[in-house]
Amino acid sequence: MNVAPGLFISFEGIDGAGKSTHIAALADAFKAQGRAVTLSREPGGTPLAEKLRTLILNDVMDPLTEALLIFAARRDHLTTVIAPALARGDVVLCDRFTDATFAYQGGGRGFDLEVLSKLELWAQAAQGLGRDFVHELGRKGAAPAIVQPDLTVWFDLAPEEAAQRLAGARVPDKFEIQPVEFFRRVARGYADRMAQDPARFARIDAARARENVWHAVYQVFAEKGWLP
Ligand SMILES: Nc1ncnc2c1ncn2[C@@H]1O[C@H](COP(=O)(O)OP(=O)(O)O)[C@@H](O)[C@H]1O
Ligand SMILES: Cc1cn([C@H]2C[C@H](O)[C@@H](COP(=O)(O)OP(=O)(O)O)O2)c(=O)[nH]c1=O
Repeated sequence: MNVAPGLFISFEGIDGAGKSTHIAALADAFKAQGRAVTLSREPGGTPLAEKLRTLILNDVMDPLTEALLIFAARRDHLTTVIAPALARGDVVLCDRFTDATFAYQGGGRGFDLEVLSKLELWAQAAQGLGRDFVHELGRKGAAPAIVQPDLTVWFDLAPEEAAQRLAGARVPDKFEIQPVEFFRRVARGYADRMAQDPARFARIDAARARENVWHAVYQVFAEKGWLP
């Protein structure tokens, strides 16, 4: 049995909020503590899910098709990467997870939240993820029916500021070309998700200089006793 239980941490926020900047630094901080780290992202994280990512980020499709592909990618990611990593006791740092679906497809696109909740129950069912994994989940308390991150770090930034940061930084995908109003709805989607499960979330004010944001992020992990 592993000494420390696996940790599943997701990072969320509108495009350009500054997530990617801090995920690699957190990985280094955990490795410095002797923890094995699995870095991943959604949509993606497996060969199949990365193929689906290319479709999701580039092809025009109806909202249900988009949601189904996102959850299909998520199930593959969960079964082949996340659950085995957590069963080994790894720290899994994932650039986006299901809150992004509620924020972008639910908030941004206005897709039916009840349908998303049903897909979440199916795609994230702990059943079928293996005995080692269910045992590992059980070490943290009663094993839940569905897999959710232990912590979700939400980088909260005004859409206008995120757009300014992204201007010229990279070639925009299907979501990044959306107008500011879309990202206002995405941000409201994140706020609604946090309101439903506040204990899982840490909201970071991302409108500050990079080193101040890093300090705030690190503080969250230190307060949980996960980093010194
Ligand atoms: N605190 C900050 N202040 C100003 N610019 C930032 C800050 N954090 C990140 N950036 C820059 O903003 C852009 C988007 O950051 P990135 O980490 O890629 O965001 P995300 O992964 O959330 O889309 C990058 O060009 C990055 O260098
Ligand atoms: C995980 C997920 C991402 N997305 C969108 C948000 C982002 O615009 C895009 C890819 O996210 P991301 O990897 O953060 O983009 P980048 O590599 O450009 O930093 O996919 C959804 O719409 N729904 C989802 O469930």
